[in-house]
Amino acid sequence: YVWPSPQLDALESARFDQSGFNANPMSGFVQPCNFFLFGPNTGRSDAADWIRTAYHDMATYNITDGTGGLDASIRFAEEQNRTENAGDGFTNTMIIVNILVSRYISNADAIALAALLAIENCGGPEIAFRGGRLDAAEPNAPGVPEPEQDLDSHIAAFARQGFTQTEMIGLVACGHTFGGVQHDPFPDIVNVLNDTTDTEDVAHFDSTFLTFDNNIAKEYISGTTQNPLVVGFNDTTNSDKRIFGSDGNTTMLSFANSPDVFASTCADLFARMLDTVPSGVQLTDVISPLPVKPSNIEVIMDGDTLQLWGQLRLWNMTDDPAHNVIMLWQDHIGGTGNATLTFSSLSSSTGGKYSAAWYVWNTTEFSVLYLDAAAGVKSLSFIVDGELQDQSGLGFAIQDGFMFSSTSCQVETPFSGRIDVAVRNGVNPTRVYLEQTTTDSVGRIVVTEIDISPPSQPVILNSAYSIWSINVTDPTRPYGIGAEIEGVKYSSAEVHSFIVFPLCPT
Ligand code: HEM
Repeated sequence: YVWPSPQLDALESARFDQSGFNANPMSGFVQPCNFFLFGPNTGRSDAADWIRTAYHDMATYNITDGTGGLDASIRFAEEQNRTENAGDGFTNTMIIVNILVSRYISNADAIALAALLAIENCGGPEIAFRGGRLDAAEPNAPGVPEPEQDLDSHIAAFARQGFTQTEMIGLVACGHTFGGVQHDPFPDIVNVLNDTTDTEDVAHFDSTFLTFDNNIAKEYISGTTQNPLVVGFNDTTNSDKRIFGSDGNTTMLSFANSPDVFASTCADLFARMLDTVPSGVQLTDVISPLPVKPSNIEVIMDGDTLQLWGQLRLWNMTDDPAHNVIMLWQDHIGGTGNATLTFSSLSSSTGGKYSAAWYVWNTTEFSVLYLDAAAGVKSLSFIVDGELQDQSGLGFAIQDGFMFSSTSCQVETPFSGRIDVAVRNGVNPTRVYLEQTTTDSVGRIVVTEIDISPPSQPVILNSAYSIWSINVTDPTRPYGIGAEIEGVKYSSAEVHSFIVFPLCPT
């Protein structure tokens, strides 16, 4: 895709900046893979919770009428209270995935990303990721398989979800390479274990329950498995035994014989599981990492100076001091400028399979470039080790038609603030507004627009910009800025609450 695209930029970062500089904050909850936010030595892991949550959210899908699927309906108490969703893994997961939810990343995308991060960071294969899932407004019809059901109902349930019998065997084995069954929600399957390293009495599905590998199949085939759904004391709930054996062990044998076959089968099945969404939801293409990506770009007007903040990410590059990275910018009056960028930090992805090098505009801690306000900035391009990177001639467009002005300020009594928006003369927006991101009564993100009236008299800021102002009263609310220019809506990348601004001059 072409940068900038606010939604794809956000999804791409959440999916690929997994560890290190600018990392997705969620990764820290599955690194190391035995991490469990709700206490150590419980036998549990966030990773297992997240993968189970994605499956249970998806498992309501009905391929015939297109209802259900991965739409974050699992966040509703009504779904969590069903016996098919026994256990606290879903509440646990929703508490954490909420960190990722934004106007560009729905709860459902966050659930899918969480499962992907868990799998990729804990030994699993790379998963093709699409974004664009929408959050359900209400619970879906029940439909998650339960261990005491017979094989025919499981085959039927997976068929309803869009998976064949062979794919059912695969998906269950892929999921059950993580975690296990807890005594508390499943006392008829697991007894109290009296193990101080497993205080929630979890009987694990395989000996390497924290990571992805084919031991779930190897131990099953070799007859050494302790899987509580295969060799459990109650044969009625031995659903993995019935499912794994349902094709004469052909599929499980192929998994036991080849870690690669297991990993590639799971990569496909997990991706399909995450992409199972209600009909009408249009997912994006599979998101690939941008080779050269400006990140956290913000423009702020400070008097006569336009501040351009940000960093540059170079994909698949390591910290090699020989790299020569130059940023070029084009202004509105035919001028260009350039700066040599400085290496800052590394990040990595997919369990260390990929790394990225981050560059900053200058050597100071804050990566900011000071530009002439009148000239402004139209677009960026980069020369990396002598090669021009400009998105095939398009450049990396920078929007400097409207932005926060540093004249924005706060008033002590009554506690309130004034947000000043610098609007470039000649841009002539039909509307300029604050954007406020909140949630509706069912937890879906909504963006509210609060129009800023055009000033009755132009308020000159500098030779190229005028100020539009609005008073705001809630200090807890971060606001972004939006503008409609020639029928197209643009949003500022940055959001600010007025408390970051200095006191208004009296
Ligand atoms: C017939 C189908 C399935 C049945 C009957 C089933 C049953 C169960 C049961 C009873 C548990 C224990 C939950 C707990 O104690 O909290 C469990 C855990 C788990 N299941 Fe399944 N499952 C099925 C399919 C799947 C699939 C398709 C996946 C994912 C692809 C999956 C992923 C998981 C994971 C990761 C856990 C571990 C959770 C943890 O340790 O916190 N399951 N499953």
